[in-house]
Amino acid sequence: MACFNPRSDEALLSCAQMAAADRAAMSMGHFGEDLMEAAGMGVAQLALARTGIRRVLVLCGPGNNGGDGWVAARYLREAGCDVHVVFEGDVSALKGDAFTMARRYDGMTSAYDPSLLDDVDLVIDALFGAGLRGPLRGRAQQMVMDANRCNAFRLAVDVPSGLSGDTGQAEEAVFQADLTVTFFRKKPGHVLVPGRYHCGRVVVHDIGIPACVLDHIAPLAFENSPNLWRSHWPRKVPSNHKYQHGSVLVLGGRPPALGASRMTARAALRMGAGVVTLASPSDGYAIQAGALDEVMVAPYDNDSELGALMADRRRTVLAVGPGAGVGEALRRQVHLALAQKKPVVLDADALTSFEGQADALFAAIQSDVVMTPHGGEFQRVFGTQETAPDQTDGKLAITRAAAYRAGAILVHKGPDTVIAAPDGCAVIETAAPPDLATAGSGDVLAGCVAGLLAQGMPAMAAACCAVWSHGAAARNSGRGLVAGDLIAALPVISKEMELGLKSSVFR
Ligand SMILES: NC(=O)C1=CN([C@@H]2O[C@H](COP(=O)(O)OP(=O)(O)OC[C@H]3O[C@@H](n4cnc5c(N)ncnc54)[C@H](O)[C@@H]3O)[C@@H](O)[C@H]2O)[C@@H](O)CC1
Ligand SMILES: [K+]
Repeated sequence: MACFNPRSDEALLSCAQMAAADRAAMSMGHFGEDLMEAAGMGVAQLALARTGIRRVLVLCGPGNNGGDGWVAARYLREAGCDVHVVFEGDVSALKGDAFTMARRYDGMTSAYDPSLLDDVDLVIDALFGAGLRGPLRGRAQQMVMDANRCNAFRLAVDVPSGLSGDTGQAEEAVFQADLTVTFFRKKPGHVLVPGRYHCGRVVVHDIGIPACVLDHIAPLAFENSPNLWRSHWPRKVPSNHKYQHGSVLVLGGRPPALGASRMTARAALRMGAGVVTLASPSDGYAIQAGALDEVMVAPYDNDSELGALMADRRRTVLAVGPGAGVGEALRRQVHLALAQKKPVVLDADALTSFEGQADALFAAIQSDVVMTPHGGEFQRVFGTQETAPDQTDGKLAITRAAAYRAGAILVHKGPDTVIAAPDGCAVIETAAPPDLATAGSGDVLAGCVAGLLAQGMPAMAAACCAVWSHGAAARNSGRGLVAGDLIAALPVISKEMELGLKSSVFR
């Protein structure tokens, strides 16, 4: 599947891509000065949308981020605010549009003094944005740390100073924004952790760059939303029989984790698969069969019998890992599953079992495979090799590198789940609540992916849809949520999404 629509609102642009969008807009006749004017005006408008903003301190840096700050300062002053700009250095040394904008501002300006923060209602951070390299030092660091301690509302222009727009990684001192106003499209740093926690609310302000510039930039990162994969949502044809709605085989777990595979199986059914079978070792059959109604349970005694269950042509998707027990036996069973050349979901123990021997796993992949590791499992599979991705590149880059290396879709779970395909296409989930960090939650997610694959959804779309549905199911509940609640909520989420698709709620 090609990556998602480059023009979509959900596209995330790296700092370099944003600069390319800027250049492309200028080559189409837009003036850089106009873009900066629109950016600074947007910042001022969003600041003025708050009540009680009278005294404003604008911290301006040496580049174009500072340029936006000078524009915002001018508009806020014109709107009647008491504005003071802090600028370290000589204004005449500024370059290009930032110089022009600084000249157009004729209010109070001075170097930094901590007393300037006394009694201000709003602090605007226009120190550094997309052009930041490395940590804040000296005065900039002091300003940010002092601003973080004051009681004023904190607004960051484009990216909070101290934060990488590309990776979401924070330096020691980072402006702690209540509101971040960015332009045209968000950046990965706004949605990845910890960046997201420093941005407060993020508003994307339109500064007049036409969306068509994205056709050439071809963004490969997106914020998860039904808008991305709605066209792949499986429709149920009234005349279909249950096998045409997809059939999943889940490898049954072993004591003491029998329940994990049951949850995977039930989630696959609740996500819409027509038939789900749990392949259970014979010694656990009675327990599994007694605990499941709609899921069929098929016993097996050895790999050959399990292989026959997996090979059954009616079963189109295999899910392996939850509660399955780390070790050589599971490694064999994973190879058995991959040899079927059917779509396979690998989770939990199926991944951990390949710690230190991941290349053997990757070499066996011949079909669509979706791996769903949490951070620890990811580290075990991808972090112990010489080719381990560099953690300082951030979660987006390391997950992409892992997907490329594995030749599989990677669902790297966490508060900022990153879903990446081998071709570099990546999606970041931003709306999953912390209540999802509960026992069995991952088993449910694996089942959701399998259920959607079984209904014919392309693997990347299925992974994104599963992650979104899983998060939406959790948002229906709250503290005390247990994994079974997620399973129960899935049909309602699907219904709401179908209604949303019809009424274009998600457009
Ligand atoms: N489409 C665009 O690209 C637009 C960009 N705009 C603004 O332009 C910004 C990007 O401007 P720039 O590329 O000039 O970058 P910045 O203004 O973010 O920073 C660049 C300046 O900071 C210095 N610097 C970088 N890291 C430093 C550090 N750790 N310590 C001290 N100094 C450091 C650099 O030497 C350079 O002088 C965006 O964040 C946005 O606010 C807007 O004007 C609207 C349009
Ligand atoms: K900033």
